[in-house]
Amino acid sequence: MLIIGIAGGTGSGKTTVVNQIVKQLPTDEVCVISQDSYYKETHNLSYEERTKINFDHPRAIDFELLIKHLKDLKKGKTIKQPVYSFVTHNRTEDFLKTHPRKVVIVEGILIFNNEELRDLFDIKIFVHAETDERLIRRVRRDITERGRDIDEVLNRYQNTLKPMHLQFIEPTKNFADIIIPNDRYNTVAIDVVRSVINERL
Ligand SMILES: Nc1ncnc2c1ncn2[C@@H]1O[C@H](COP(=O)(O)OP(=O)(O)O)[C@@H](O)[C@H]1O
Ligand SMILES: Nc1ccn([C@@H]2O[C@H](COP(=O)(O)O)[C@@H](O)[C@H]2O)c(=O)n1
Repeated sequence: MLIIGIAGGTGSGKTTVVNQIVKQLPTDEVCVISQDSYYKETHNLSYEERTKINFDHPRAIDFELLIKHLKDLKKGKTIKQPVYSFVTHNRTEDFLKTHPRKVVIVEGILIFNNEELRDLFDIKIFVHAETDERLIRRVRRDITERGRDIDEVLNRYQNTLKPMHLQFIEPTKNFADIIIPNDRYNTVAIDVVRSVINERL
């Protein structure tokens, strides 16, 4: 099994890069785990309280469960990946049955921040896009796909996203084996990653 970690700031294009890599592999050879699925369960909080959570701080993530699931996949076990809702800011009751595959891709903003998780990756990729580009993409995406309005996105950006990015995400670029510049669609980088995967398999 080859475990690939794909990190990078919000809006850098991690999901897009993952989809491009997945597209080039047979469906029964790859599975994807998203760090977003592992936001801590907060059923004890009201919706109002949940909107105030700092989702860009490592303590918001249930790394324990994420690491356990990755180790289970390594042992050949199928896992029940939680399904998260960006609308309710909470895990749903649903699960996504995720089977062990030859290639396991884990993507998320903070996945290189946790040492135990980081050590499980065979290949570490960091997707980079300029700050303004990421903010523009985030505004567009959160309004169209995540039920937010412009004030919510910009307030969150100023209050938590930007400082957390500088403190916990950008420094983890140093752990990367490959950095993908993604201000534009970078097909050459995807080809390089595909060759590395084929070589390592
Ligand atoms: N290279 C790119 N050029 C323009 N838009 C992009 C590019 N990569 C991603 N996007 C768009 O930016 C938004 C955020 O991308 P996404 O892959 O969801 O980022 P992340 O998973 O890192 O938050 C999406 O709407 C996506 O279509
Ligand atoms: N309820 C939530 C949970 C997380 N976020 C934001 O999602 C970002 C991480 O996801 P990407 O797909 O963009 O990598 C992170 O920056 C959180 O602020 C949210 O808005 N609401």
